[in-house]
Amino acid sequence: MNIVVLDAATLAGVSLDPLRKFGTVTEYDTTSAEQLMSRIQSAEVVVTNKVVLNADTLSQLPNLRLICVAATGTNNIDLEAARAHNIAVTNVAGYSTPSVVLHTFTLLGNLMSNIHRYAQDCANGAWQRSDLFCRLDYPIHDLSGKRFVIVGYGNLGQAVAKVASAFGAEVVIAERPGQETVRAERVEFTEALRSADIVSIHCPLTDTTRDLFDADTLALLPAHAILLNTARGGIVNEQALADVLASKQLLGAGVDVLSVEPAAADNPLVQYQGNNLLLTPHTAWASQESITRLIQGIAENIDSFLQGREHNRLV
Ligand SMILES: NC(=O)C1=CN([C@@H]2O[C@H](COP(=O)(O)OP(=O)(O)OC[C@H]3O[C@@H](n4cnc5c(N)ncnc54)[C@H](O)[C@@H]3O)[C@@H](O)[C@H]2O)C=CC1
Ligand SMILES: O=C(O)C(=O)CO
Repeated sequence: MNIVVLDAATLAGVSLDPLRKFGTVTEYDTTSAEQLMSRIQSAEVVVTNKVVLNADTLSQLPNLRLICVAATGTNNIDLEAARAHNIAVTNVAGYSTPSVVLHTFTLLGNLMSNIHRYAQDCANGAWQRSDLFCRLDYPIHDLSGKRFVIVGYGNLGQAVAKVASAFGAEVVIAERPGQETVRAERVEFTEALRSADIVSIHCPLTDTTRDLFDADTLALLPAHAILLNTARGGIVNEQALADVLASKQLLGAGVDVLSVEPAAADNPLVQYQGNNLLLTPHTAWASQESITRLIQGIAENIDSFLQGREHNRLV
């Protein structure tokens, strides 16, 4: 089989050997929109982490049998177009759970204890000049006893909820927005947000979740709340978030994902200067262990596809 890997550089040098038993593997570190068609014209399997495969592209690939998304989120693939052209699509569910959970609580812990600001003060000499044994310039908060709202209660939402509970937080699972019937053990979306101390987003980016956290939704959050988005850019409106952070209508935000990646220089969250925002460059997933599991997962997906099994199949 002819297997083409479009953005191998995202796999950070971990060997693609597990894929080689299925055929010839052609690796490209990165692939631009202009380079895409010529590279996948004769591919039977395409492996992509974030290169976009849209309806127009998928309509021109008669040889393509399988798209292996080298990620959990699949918003870069037009799944309907893939279905229409009889192209199977797989993702890898759960490969990055330990890494995303650690990243989520690292963002939160920094924001709640102002670690980034205290560390800066050690580096710039403020502690050395201090009269006290410690410095207490910035407030520090406990996670224990806080209301921790999860939006998107799948693999990652459930894993984050477990750790939040272990910290002594009260976990609240938000019902999907706009749902008239609220399922057992869930709280209506706007009610959950109004009483939140922390909101952590773990749903996919879809037409329904795009701009889910716009100015109106963000206005529901109490001013002492912290918002975490390790899911996808586009779920939180970036200008609206920058505005509530600047006006102190929100205590803080931890953001790992933006609507356009790599970040655009004029992105409102890149431009934002306040220290109540922690922005990371889409690294929540990227532990070495996750990447090893990811490549193994892709190999299992190809194997399952060839055996006619539906493992990790979205289409
Ligand atoms: N920043 C990073 O490095 C990473 C980000 N992700 C993102 O995290 C997302 C979630 O991953 P998993 O938990 O593994 O996926 P999952 O499919 O197990 O869980 C997603 C959950 O969101 C729920 N959901 C869907 N639409 C919703 C809506 N409108 N409102 C509320 N909930 C909704 C689903 O019912 C499901 O329970 C992925 O789609 C991906 O975009 C995943 C891995 C790494
Ligand atoms: O797995 C995912 O969905 C990621 O965003 C990492 O590429």
